[in-house]
Amino acid sequence: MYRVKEMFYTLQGEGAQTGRPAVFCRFSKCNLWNGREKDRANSICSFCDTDFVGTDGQNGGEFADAMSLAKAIADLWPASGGEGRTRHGRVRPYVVCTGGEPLLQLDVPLIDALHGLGFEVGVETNGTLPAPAGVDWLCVSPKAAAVLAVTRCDELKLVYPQAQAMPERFSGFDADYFYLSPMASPDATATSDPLKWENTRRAIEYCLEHPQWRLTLQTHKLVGID
Ligand SMILES: C[S@@+](CC[C@H](N)C(=O)[O-])C[C@H]1O[C@@H](n2cnc3c(N)ncnc32)[C@H](O)[C@@H]1O
Ligand SMILES: Nc1nc2[nH]cc(C(=O)O)c2c(=O)[nH]1
Ligand code: SF4
Ligand SMILES: [Mg+2]
Repeated sequence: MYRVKEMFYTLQGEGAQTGRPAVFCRFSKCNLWNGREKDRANSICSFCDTDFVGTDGQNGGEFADAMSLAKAIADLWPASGGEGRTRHGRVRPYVVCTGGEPLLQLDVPLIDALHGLGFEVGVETNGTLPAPAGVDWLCVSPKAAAVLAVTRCDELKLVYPQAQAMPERFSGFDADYFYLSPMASPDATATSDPLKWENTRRAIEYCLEHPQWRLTLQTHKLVGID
């Protein structure tokens, strides 16, 4: 049984895949916060901008097995199927498994079912749980002092600044890309978030001084698409 908060088709807003059309599958539950506001301050992760409690969101629900969830995801990909080509070949449909913490639920049967339907599988994780085999794009976003279980990733996307998780701790990690993502206020969706702009200024400064790191912005919030 898989528990999903919501699913929707949008553009990946963050990181190296920014701008890429994708179905987002937001799994319920997280291991670093229970999702209740009263417990936020005392949780390992205290700045989360996402509601991942329950299954009551758009296209959310309980899915009895891997194939029924994979089919529900495929149903959200545009029917035309006109993905086109690049010099690398046919463009494949893309799903981003997020949450909550997707690695509490994502398993090999679901990845296999998604691959069987032609999907490339991306994951957004806090990195504290091992990743199943077969993930095509792994994004790890470390939180506070939480110890990482994942040992390599495609992109390390660090929310900045975090007193207990500054970039120096991760600069030796086995990743292809290193991003700083300015911390936004948990409840802000608009562009007028003073905390975010102050943190953006600081992130820019850090990247300019440490060119291993690149800036990424939550572009879906900037353009208001989800
Ligand atoms: C809601 S999390 C879900 C996936 C996973 N639990 C994780 O933390 O990576 C999705 C992404 O949003 C980022 N995020 C959460 N709250 C944020 C905030 N207030 N400002 C900027 N990014 C945030 C996370 O770091 C992560 O990269
Ligand atoms: N458009 C869009 N891009 C995203 N990239 C990561 C997100 C997430 O919440 O995991 C996210 C999200 O919630 N929306
Ligand atoms: S940002 Fe990720 S790790 Fe932190 S509470 Fe939200 S879902 Fe959990
Ligand atoms: Mg988000």
